Amino acid sequence: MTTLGTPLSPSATRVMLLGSGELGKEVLIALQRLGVETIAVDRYDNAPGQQVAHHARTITMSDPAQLKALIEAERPHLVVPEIEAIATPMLQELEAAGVVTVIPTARAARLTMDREGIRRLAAETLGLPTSPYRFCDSLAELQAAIDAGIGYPCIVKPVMSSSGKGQSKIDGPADVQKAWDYAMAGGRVSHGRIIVEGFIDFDYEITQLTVRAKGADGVVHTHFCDPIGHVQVGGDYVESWQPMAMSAAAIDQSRQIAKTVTDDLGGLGLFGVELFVKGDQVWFSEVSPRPHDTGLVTLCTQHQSEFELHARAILGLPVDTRLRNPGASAVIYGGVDAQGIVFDGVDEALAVPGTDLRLFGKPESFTKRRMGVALARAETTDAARANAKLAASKVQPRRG
Ligand SMILES: Nc1ncnc2c1ncn2[C@@H]1O[C@H](COP(=O)(O)OP(=O)(O)OP(=O)(O)O)[C@@H](O)[C@H]1O
Ligand SMILES: NCC(=O)N[C@@H]1O[C@H](COP(=O)([O-])[O-])[C@@H](O)[C@H]1O
Ligand SMILES: [Mg+2]
Repeated sequence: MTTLGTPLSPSATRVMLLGSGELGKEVLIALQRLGVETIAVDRYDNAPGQQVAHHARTITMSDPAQLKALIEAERPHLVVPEIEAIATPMLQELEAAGVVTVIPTARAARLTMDREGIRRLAAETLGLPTSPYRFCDSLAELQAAIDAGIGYPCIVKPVMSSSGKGQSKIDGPADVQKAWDYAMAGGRVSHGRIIVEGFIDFDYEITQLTVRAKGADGVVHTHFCDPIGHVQVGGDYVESWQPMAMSAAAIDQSRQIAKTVTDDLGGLGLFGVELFVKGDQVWFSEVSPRPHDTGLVTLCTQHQSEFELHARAILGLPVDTRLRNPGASAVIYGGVDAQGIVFDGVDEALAVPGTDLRLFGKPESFTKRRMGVALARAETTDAARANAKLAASKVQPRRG
């Protein structure tokens, strides 16, 4: 039986989010609705989730000493990683010492913190189909890996990065140096290691949201959401829709891969399993042991969004992953480098039928920083995609 307390009282159920961006903000709202006491942690003040949580803390989450001190001071019941760049070995230590429960597990947070842990687990231990890959620590190693079989075209990514930061495609020998330099500049934590992957010429790519949640029987069951199709530009998602039309064989294969990897990672919560599809063939790309950016679309398509599903699952509550209606999301970038920006055209955006908006409230805008998202529900995903893009285009960020 799950018992929830009263926030800001000795009975409170206390949950700490490590990372409080746009995804964490929605998880925090879902937790608040269940009367959970929330602590939002990020690397800078006034992060989106810090604006809705009971408590806000700003630390360097990749610093083990700072992380340990904060967790020991706050003593949350659950610690919920929301980004990759966290001192996860410290989370493992604290979990092993019985100080906290990490969602889904400290091991899962550590394995998915960098591309090497999760790729080696998926491809080498679990035998899942992936792109060919090599890890390299220098430009010379990168060139050697390409020459020894990865070939052209290929993709280079820092082992520690997300949302496409530091990622680029190499089409021929002339691009190798540029890709190496770009990766060195783009990693989240300074680190000289990269992965080079053979380019998969997929028909489309999906996110298979997968939830590990307790049923009424107290046993953990795996639930699947309808597949989410998406478009990425420069390794960052710009558009997503649900459901993605797929062959029965491709759906089956996707769910088998998702089940295999999430069974191994274990724990409770929602996972975003990223897959490439060509015909009936499916490749595993990576997995987030937490809500996924492309899953923002579920705010307008499912009875319970991916954020509500995560909140429920981690608290040991039952979930319902059913789709309610087709829908789409389209990203709104900052377009300018400035603090305290304003958004024109919100009224025009919301006049597009069936639309909704999330403006994340990030205190500082960068040209390519995701500042908001437009959501649209419609009869078909094609109609929803058109309306989401239209609504997003009406929102015009500018200097305040
Ligand atoms: N081997 C590959 N072949 C073809 N396309 C690829 C390959 N690897 C990555 N991509 C493209 O780049 C996108 C981003 O890659 P990936 O998910 O590894 O980066 P990321 O920085 O972890 O992104 P995020 O944090 O947003 O999930 C993929 O969704 C896909 O569109
Ligand atoms: N693909 C991962 C992803 O979308 N993560 C989301 O972006 C935030 C960081 O945004 P920022 O870089 O603008 O601070 C993270 O906190 C998370 O919500
Ligand atoms: Mg990805």
